[in-house]
Amino acid sequence: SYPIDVDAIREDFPILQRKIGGDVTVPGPSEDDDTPLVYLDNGATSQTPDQVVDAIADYYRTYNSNVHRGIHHLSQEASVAYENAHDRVAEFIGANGREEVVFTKNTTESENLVAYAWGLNELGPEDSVVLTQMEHHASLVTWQQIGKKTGADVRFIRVDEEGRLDMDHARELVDDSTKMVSVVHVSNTLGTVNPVSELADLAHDHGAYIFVDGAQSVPNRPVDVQDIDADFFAFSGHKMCGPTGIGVLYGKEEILEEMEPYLYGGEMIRRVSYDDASWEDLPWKFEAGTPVIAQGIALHAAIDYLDDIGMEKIQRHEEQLVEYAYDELTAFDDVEIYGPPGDDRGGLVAFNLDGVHAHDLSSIVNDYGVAIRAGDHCTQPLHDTLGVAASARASFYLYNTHEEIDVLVDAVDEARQLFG
Ligand SMILES: Cc1ncc(COP(=O)(O)O)c(CN[C@@H](CS)C(=O)O)c1O
Repeated sequence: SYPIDVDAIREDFPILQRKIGGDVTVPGPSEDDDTPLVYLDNGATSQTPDQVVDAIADYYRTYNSNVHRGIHHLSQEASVAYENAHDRVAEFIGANGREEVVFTKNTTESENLVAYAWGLNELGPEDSVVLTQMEHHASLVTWQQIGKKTGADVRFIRVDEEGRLDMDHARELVDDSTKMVSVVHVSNTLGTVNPVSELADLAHDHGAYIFVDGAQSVPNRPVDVQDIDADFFAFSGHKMCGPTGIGVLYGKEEILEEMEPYLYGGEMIRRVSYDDASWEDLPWKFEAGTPVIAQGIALHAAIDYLDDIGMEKIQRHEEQLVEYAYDELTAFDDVEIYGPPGDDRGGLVAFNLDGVHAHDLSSIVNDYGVAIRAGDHCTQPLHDTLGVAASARASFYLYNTHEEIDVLVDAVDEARQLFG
């Protein structure tokens, strides 16, 4: 039995009733779709419940307006809703308030905002930035390129054979030259849940900031940024039942206060002359131009939806599924799963089937209606470290079931027979 009512939840996601297999050049259901969809690619993006779709439609239908500019009625309604969305996000992640919550386009932009608005101004050749070998390109490439521009040394904490961080190596790499530690909370490839509080303490012991990439944690488990003591924390709305086009950068108020803006323009200014300009209060200083209004309102609805079910229960549900998937897939000795054991990881498994390239495997399971990801999952250096060109990945969420994992396992077996 599940800790959540999966059947009732699935009713909120009409897309989960879809059949696939027809003409992909025509979006949406077509009469020659004949295979029930099994959606197991939630690490890439989650599906969107009616409650969130309705919130977007309601906004555009009844109070669409630009924010913080007009004083007319609609603009005030939209502005209040947009500002309340910041308050709701702050409450959800344990931030002090809207001043610590910047809306961006996605996790990637949140990483770039800090790398450019802080990193470019504060880092130099005598400094270091410490990442991990399992970082997503959103942080890895960003800090790598900032290192090239500033001369800062970019270091990578080793991953051990079980896909866990080598904390002895972390303590070796983080030293008094370190100004930033940037670490993924839950790896989108290994499923490893990193000891981010311990890494925050290590960073702070050396006077460094810590940036936690929460793209695969905030959607799937309770997160409290003050418990972690993160200086920066980022995640995306589209992985947590929200729309694409919105990400969140959490930052401690005193740090954001000191930081220069990243993008200039309207909204983010207080006073402009031909010679200079002054900036708006937080978080608006970092939200230049017309912001992600509909997306912010929809993210508010997504958080209400998830909170109503309960993040602890969602985490427990995913833990049940991932342990089952791990056990069922590794029942065969020709399947290798990367990362820690099934009872100690986030809700995803990246794996390979001997003799079958991940792309071929994902294509075959797709014939059975199963949507999984294949490739490097934006962690190419990690795949190089693992010694594999690519992997297949199944990632679970609150609406998935054991029966769907059985369809995946059977489809993998079809591939085994085909290529065996
Ligand atoms: C750990 C981690 N960090 C950052 C990102 C980037 O999120 P964006 O919303 O695309 O900016 C992602 C998104 N990972 C997707 C797309 S590569 C996956 O299939 O795993 C992530 O998993």
